[in-house]
Amino acid sequence: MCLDKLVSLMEKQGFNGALVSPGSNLYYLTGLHIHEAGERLTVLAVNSDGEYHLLAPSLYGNVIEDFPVTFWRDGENPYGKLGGILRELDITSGRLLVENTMRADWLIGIEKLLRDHDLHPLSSLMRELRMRKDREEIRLMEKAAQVVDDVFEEILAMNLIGMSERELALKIELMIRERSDGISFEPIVASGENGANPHHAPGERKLKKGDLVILDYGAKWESYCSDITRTIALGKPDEKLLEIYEVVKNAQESAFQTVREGITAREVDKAAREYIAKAGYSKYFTHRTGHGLGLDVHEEPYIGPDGELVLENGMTFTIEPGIYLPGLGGVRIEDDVMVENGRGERLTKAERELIQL
Ligand SMILES: CSCC[C@H](N)C(=O)N1CCC[C@H]1C(=O)O
Repeated sequence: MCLDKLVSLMEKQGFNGALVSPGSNLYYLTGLHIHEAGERLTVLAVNSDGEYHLLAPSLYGNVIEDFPVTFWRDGENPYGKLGGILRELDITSGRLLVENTMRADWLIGIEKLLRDHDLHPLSSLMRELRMRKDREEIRLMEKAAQVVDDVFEEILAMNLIGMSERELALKIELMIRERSDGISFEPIVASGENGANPHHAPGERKLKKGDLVILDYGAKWESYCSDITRTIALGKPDEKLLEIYEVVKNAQESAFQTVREGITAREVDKAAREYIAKAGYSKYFTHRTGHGLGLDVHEEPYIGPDGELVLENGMTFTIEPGIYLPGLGGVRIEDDVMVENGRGERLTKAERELIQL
C-alpha cells in the first residue's frame, strides 16, 4: 500500500483530504482491484492524518477484505453515507483532492457535500508518486514489453494478405490475452491509406500487396502496461513510403539517443521533430513524440514540445514519432523506454528495420 506516501505529500502541501475513485490511482494507493464500477458510487476518502475509509456497492462484499469499508445496497442513496464518512474523517472543509477521472454524475452528487471545500485535481500529487518507477514496477513493465515483442514475432509468421484490419486486430488481442493479463488499449491496425490516421479504428479494409501496415498494441502485466508500434510492408510499397519509413526510424533513434537523466522531456521531442523537419515532413508529424507509461497507458511524463518535466532515473515512457501522408499512408515506430543509470534503455526490443513480407 502506498497510501502513506500520498498522505505525507498531502500534509506537506496543506491538503485536508482526498477522494479517490476506482482506477489506477486507487490500485496504486491500496492494491485493491475494484473493477471500474460503472454507475454505482465507489469512493475512497483519505484525510491528512492518514485515516481512510472506502464506500463501495454491496456487490463487492466478498472481494474487499481487511479494509475499512462501508457498503451500500442497490436502492439506497449512497451520498448520505459518504457525507457520514467525510464527517467521521473530519474532511468537511479545506483543500480537497478529487480524482481527475471521477464520473460527472458522482461529482454532481458529491458537490452538495463539498460546498466549503477548495477542490484540486488528485493528479497534481499522484504524478509525483507514480512518475518514477521502482525496481518491481520496472520488472512488471519488462514482462509486459516481452509479451508485445513475442506477439510481433507471431504476427510476422501469419499469412496477412486478404485478412481484414478488424480480423487482425482481433487476433492480436487474443494473442495478448493468451500471454498476459489483458490488453492495455484496443489494438490499432491501420493499412494502406488508413495509416494516415494515427488513431485509426480497424475496419473492413483487407490487407493487400504494396501496403504499409501500422500495428499499435499493448499488454498488461499485473496492471502495468506496454505499448508498441511497428510498421510492416506487404510486398514492395511506394517509394515515398519507403522514404518516410527511413526518416521515422532515424527520428526515433535520434530521440532515443537524446534520453538522459537531467534533460527535459521537450528535448527528446525536439530531437525527433527536428529530424523529421529536416527531411521536409514536419507538417505530417501531427502528435507528440511520446507519453509516460505505467499503470496507465498514457501518463506523465508526456514527451511533447511543451514537456517541461526533467527526466529522472526510473521514468518510463514511449518514443513514437510518425509521418502521416493523407491518401497514401503512414509510418509510426514506437518503443517503451526507461531512464536507467542516466541513459535511455529500450524495454521493447522488436526489430525496427523495415520488414517486407
Ligand atoms: C491509447 S490509444 C493510442 C495508443 C498509441 N500507442 C498512442 O499512444 N499514440 C498513437 C499516436 C500518438 C500516440 C498518442 O499520444 O496518442
